[in-house]
Amino acid sequence: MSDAHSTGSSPDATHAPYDALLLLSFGGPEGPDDVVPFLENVTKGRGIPRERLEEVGQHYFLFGGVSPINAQNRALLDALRKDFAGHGLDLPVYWGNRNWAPYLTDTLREMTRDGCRRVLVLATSAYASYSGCRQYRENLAESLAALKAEGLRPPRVDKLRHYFNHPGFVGPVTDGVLASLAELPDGVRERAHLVFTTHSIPTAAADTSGPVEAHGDGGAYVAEHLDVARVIVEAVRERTGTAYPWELVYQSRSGPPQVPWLEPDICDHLEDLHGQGAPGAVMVPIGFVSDHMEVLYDLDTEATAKASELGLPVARSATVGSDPRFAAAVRELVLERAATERGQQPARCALGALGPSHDLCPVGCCPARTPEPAAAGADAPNL
Ligand SMILES: CC1=C(CCC(=O)O)c2cc3nc(cc4[nH]c(cc5[nH]c(cc1n2)c(C)c5CCC(=O)O)c(CCC(=O)O)c4C)C(CCC(=O)O)=C3C
Ligand SMILES: [Fe+2]
Repeated sequence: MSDAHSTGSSPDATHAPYDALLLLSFGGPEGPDDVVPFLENVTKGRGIPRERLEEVGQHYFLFGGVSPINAQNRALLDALRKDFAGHGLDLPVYWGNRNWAPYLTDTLREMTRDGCRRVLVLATSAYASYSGCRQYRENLAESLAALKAEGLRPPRVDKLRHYFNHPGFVGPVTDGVLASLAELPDGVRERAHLVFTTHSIPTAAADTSGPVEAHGDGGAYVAEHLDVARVIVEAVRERTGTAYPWELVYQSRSGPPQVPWLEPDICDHLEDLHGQGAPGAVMVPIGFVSDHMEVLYDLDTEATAKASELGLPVARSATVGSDPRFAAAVRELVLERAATERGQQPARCALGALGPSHDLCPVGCCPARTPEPAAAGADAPNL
């Protein structure tokens, strides 16, 4: 499948009309002095209680003030460049973040100066939702506006479709689950639960995620996570012969307690599993592309401590990170979108029941509490 697109036309033609790929991520602090300014960037105007910020700051200080997310993105950049070069795809890859250097506006300025006119964006979030999709589109719109105010003519930006159900995302996660099952002791493994986990978001944000008419309660955000969890459970069953019991749970809740967020929380869920007599669990962080603070602290530190207090054996499975299969998936998604923009109808690879997600978020998709301009959607000003 991975070579299906690269035969025929010359590499230059295959990525037209795009002249660059932009890896767009969250960003994270790289030392103790970065932590407070980073958290100020993240929470600007978002109404997160002071105590929650102090608590989250402590998570970073526990790891020397360094989030692993930037190193993970550097490794992903390397993997993408290696994969592109190995397949004759001559497309430069840039990197910019929402909340820390290299900042998105600076990267887009550099891209403008390098002559980029049409850019495809890979966000390090695989699902629909305000936080995982539209907020990145708002960041793009804001940066493009800032560059225009500087008198520059920035490129047009498009965003790759949600890739949670692409085989290049699902494959590495499935292998991670198999490796974690192997780590559990004999006698535990056979009846362990697969606990899929993702970032909790306000239920109001979940319910309005994606095209609203297409999904019920929980919106596209919950539907997409459930769909990919089913695909992974089935792939694990094919490989092990066991249909493991599984659940989708949530982590890393913030915001004021009176606002409802998606539940159950993973720590409460581990307690319930233990109460029901489950012998152990694999925590599968399907909501995250790489190991960052939500994985290192909320799962590997907090939830793992909770499990050991309960005497419940747990293992945490790997995120996709810079797996070469994910890099190959990004190449396929780039070629697919480029072909679509050239008016062709390329194959759109996806597993599960939902099928490939939309290329363009429809008007009103994943609305914000206060509407802001967003690039790269059907309502984008540059279309
Ligand atoms: C859906 C989702 C993803 C997954 C999609 C994606 O990856 O984009 C994600 C990723 C991340 N979230 C991250 C960090 C933080 N998120 C916060 C706050 C929030 N996240 C939210 C949602 C999500 N977040 C929400 C609804 C809030 C409430 C405030 C608001 O509506 O904005 C806060 C403030 C403190 C707190 O409240 O916890 C921090 C510090 C980091 C970096 C980690 C590192 O440094 O290694 C990453 C990758
Ligand atoms: Fe969206």
